[in-house]
Amino acid sequence: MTHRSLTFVTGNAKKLEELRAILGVNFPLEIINYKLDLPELQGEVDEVSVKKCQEAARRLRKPVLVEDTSLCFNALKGLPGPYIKWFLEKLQPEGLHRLLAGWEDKSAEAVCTFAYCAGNCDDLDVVLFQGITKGKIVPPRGTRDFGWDCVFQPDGHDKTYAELPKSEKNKISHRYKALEKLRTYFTEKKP
Ligand SMILES: O=c1nc[nH]c2c1ncn2[C@H]1C[C@H](O)[C@@H](COP(=O)(O)OP(=O)(O)OP(=O)(O)O)O1
Ligand SMILES: [Mg+2]
Repeated sequence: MTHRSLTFVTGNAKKLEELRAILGVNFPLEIINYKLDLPELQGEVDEVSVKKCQEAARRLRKPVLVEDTSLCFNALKGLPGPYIKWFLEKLQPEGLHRLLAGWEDKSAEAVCTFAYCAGNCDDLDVVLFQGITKGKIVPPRGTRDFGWDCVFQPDGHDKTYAELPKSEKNKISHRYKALEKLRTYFTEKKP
């Protein structure tokens, strides 16, 4: 039996940790990590993911998986969206909450988009798997070990992602929802 593998290209160790925890041991493909912070072109969420994936496939020339995470503020018509990394770096979590000071609407969507490319020669077709978790932006609470987790409070919970145990976040998160779609695709797909 051949064991197919899939290379997850990301510069973010926390994403890899969650992917491994969520997919668990029963996922049919072996996940290999390739640590690389790929360039990200501007555009809408899907576009950013597709281009990031094609760039990974061009560089590695084998089946690749990438992931792009957006945090979309409804009051700001979806911004910062795919640019959240730069907003977070400059403003810190406190500043993300302060961005919404002028708006009553604090609602937001965490969007995770996995992009897969089989990486065969010139065929750079990309398949997307997206998961969305709705919530609101609150003043920071909880651990600071992963991005904007401390300012995102998912709907139906009184804790931020950062206050929830990892195992709880991984049952409701944007990343979990996207990975369930990915799991279905690779589990049902014919060899
Ligand atoms: O579940 C999450 N909870 C909190 N923060 C998160 C989460 N997932 C991504 N993040 C942060 C990382 C980065 O500041 C931005 C997304 O940017 P994004 O380009 O997708 O991530 P990245 O550059 O760190 O890794 P990669 O090499 O896969 O592009 O949001
Ligand atoms: Mg990135």
